[in-house]
Amino acid sequence: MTEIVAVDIGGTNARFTIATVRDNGSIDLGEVITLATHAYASLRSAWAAFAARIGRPLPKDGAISFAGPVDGAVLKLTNSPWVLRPELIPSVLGLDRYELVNDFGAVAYAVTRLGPNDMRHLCGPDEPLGDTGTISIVGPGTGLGVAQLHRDERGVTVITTEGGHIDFAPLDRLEDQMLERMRERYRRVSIERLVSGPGLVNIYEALAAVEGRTVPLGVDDKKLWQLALSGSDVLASAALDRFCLALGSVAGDMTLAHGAWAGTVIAGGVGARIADHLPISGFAGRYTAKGRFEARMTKIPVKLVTYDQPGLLGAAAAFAEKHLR
Ligand SMILES: Nc1ncnc2c1ncn2[C@@H]1O[C@H](COP(=O)(O)OP(=O)(O)OP(=O)(O)O)[C@@H](O)[C@H]1O
Repeated sequence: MTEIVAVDIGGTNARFTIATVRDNGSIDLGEVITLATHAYASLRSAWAAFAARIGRPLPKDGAISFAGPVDGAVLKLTNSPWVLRPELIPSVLGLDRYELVNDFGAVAYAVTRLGPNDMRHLCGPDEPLGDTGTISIVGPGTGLGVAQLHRDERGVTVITTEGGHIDFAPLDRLEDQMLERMRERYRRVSIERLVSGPGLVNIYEALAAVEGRTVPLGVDDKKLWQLALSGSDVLASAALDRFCLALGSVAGDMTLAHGAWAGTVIAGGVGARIADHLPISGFAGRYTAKGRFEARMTKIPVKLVTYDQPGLLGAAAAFAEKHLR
């Protein structure tokens, strides 16, 4: 049995726990303690605050999920003054071994550990994800995360990508019109301009413009999500329907590009929020509408992550994969 300090560092919160990797390889997470990043000067002081809450010496193994690229000498957290220098992590945090992964990469690692109760079936055959081969993970949150998970006899490989920045491809007349409107604001309209938390606002404003309606510009995205999910505003509901269509299209595109015949997984904070809406939306129709590949697309299981701490579980899974295999 190995204990690991696992932390999931986002722009707003850092979530800490002690993860236990059992001898059979399974991972349990302990109590999750959430600290506001802005309340601490650095990861080191948040780490110390977590240690004080735990009340015993922390394990010497660490798994860190970080909301930003993890391939430089100095890592800067978006929307926070925290800076990480991977070289100094062992001495500063008192660790013998550690693993550092990008936050969406952690979600991909988490997929290797999630059971049927941690995911909801969306479309395709109602069977588990393939345990070998390639899986696409697509997660709308503050942006649009895209990762590729590959498993074979050599183990697990996770490739994080910048798939959220590919071009938005309209598929019907209304999307043509939405693209035209969005192009007035953005030189190039990437798929993340629609399929992300803030993307709902862009869709809403574009639909309003198409209908010739005046809506206040720059409406708060969280409020708009509430309106859309409650169904209390016609245009916000229409924007949510369009969001689900665009998510279906891009999830299918990523699956084709990755050759992800073992499955497609929808994750991200927004994914979880639309868990009840996605199955009754046009998502599945758009996911499979890939011309000559339509029949093949219907054979791929598509799931939605409902597990609440994929970042922590995934960080611990990445550590286990690297150090405990
Ligand atoms: N009630 C809500 N609270 C916060 N965000 C919401 C809410 N409803 C919808 N959203 C949308 O979800 C987006 C945040 O997504 P998510 O929860 O995945 O965050 P994230 O990308 O994981 O970032 P972080 O964990 O660093 O906060 C926001 O940009 C917002 O548009």
